[in-house]
Amino acid sequence: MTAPSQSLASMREAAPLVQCITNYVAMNFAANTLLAAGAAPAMVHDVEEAGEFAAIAGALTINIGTLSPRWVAGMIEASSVAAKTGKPWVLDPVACFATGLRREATSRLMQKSPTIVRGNASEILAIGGQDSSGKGVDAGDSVTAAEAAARDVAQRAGSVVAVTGEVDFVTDGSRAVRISGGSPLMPKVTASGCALTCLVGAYAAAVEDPFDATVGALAHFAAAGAEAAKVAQGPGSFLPAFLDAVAAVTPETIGDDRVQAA
Ligand SMILES: Nc1ncnc2c1ncn2[C@@H]1O[C@H](COP(=O)(O)OP(=O)(O)O)[C@@H](O)[C@H]1O
Ligand SMILES: Cc1ncsc1CCOP(=O)(O)O
Ligand SMILES: [Mg+2]
Repeated sequence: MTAPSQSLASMREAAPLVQCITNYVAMNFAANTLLAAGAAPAMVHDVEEAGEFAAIAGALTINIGTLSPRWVAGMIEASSVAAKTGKPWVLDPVACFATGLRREATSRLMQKSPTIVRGNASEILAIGGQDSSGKGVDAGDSVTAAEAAARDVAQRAGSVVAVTGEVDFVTDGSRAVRISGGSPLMPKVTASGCALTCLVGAYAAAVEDPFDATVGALAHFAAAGAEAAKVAQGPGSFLPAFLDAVAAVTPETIGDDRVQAA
């Protein structure tokens, strides 16, 4: 497998353009995260232009956090173009179990064969058809409880599936790893998962194997979160420290050994 250190070097070298269809809460933080990491974000979601833009972006990310029917149309258009043109695309199924609109959008988007699905444990359990204890956008289940669902979704959809939490889990249905690091302050800052999904897009644009790309992005977040926690006093000071740390991570400090076979 390509080590995170090598994937980080490839991502920085490519400085990929990433089309992010993300939510109102996440837009600013996610764009700043990509800039800090060395990628080029563009938040382009409307149905009138989302498909056209997908044809020029290096990768596409779709997040259903603040949904409306018009946004869903943009998501379907963009993911169709990505699938047709062979561009990697990443789905973040925020609170996909919570309402009919979210369940329907997630089911339609899963039919467009996302290259990668990145969610918290409750979201991945729900996509796997199991009961989950999610509290809106926040996970109520452990990563361990969602590992079997992740393997099942990966096999059925042909996607790489990443379940994040205290220790992350990534599988493509045959390979699987766990990634440690980060900080308990990360879920206390809104949209850290959404920003991570956009970073997964940046790695997927630059690293050929989507499994390795996903592991690289998660290791980058784990390294940055651990560094930021050393200087943060709480969620408020964690946020700017985290952005600085995302920029400061290098192939030497990303920590290839935080990735362990599962
Ligand atoms: N308790 C924790 N300890 C360390 N890192 C965490 C913890 N909870 C979440 N993270 C990290 O925060 C980031 C966002 O993950 P998560 O909170 O699961 O997503 P979401 O915001 O979509 O619910 C990931 O990089 C994950 O590894
Ligand atoms: C609070 C909130 N409400 C709708 S989307 C959103 C952000 C969710 O961010 P994350 O999934 O990274 O916790
Ligand atoms: Mg989320």
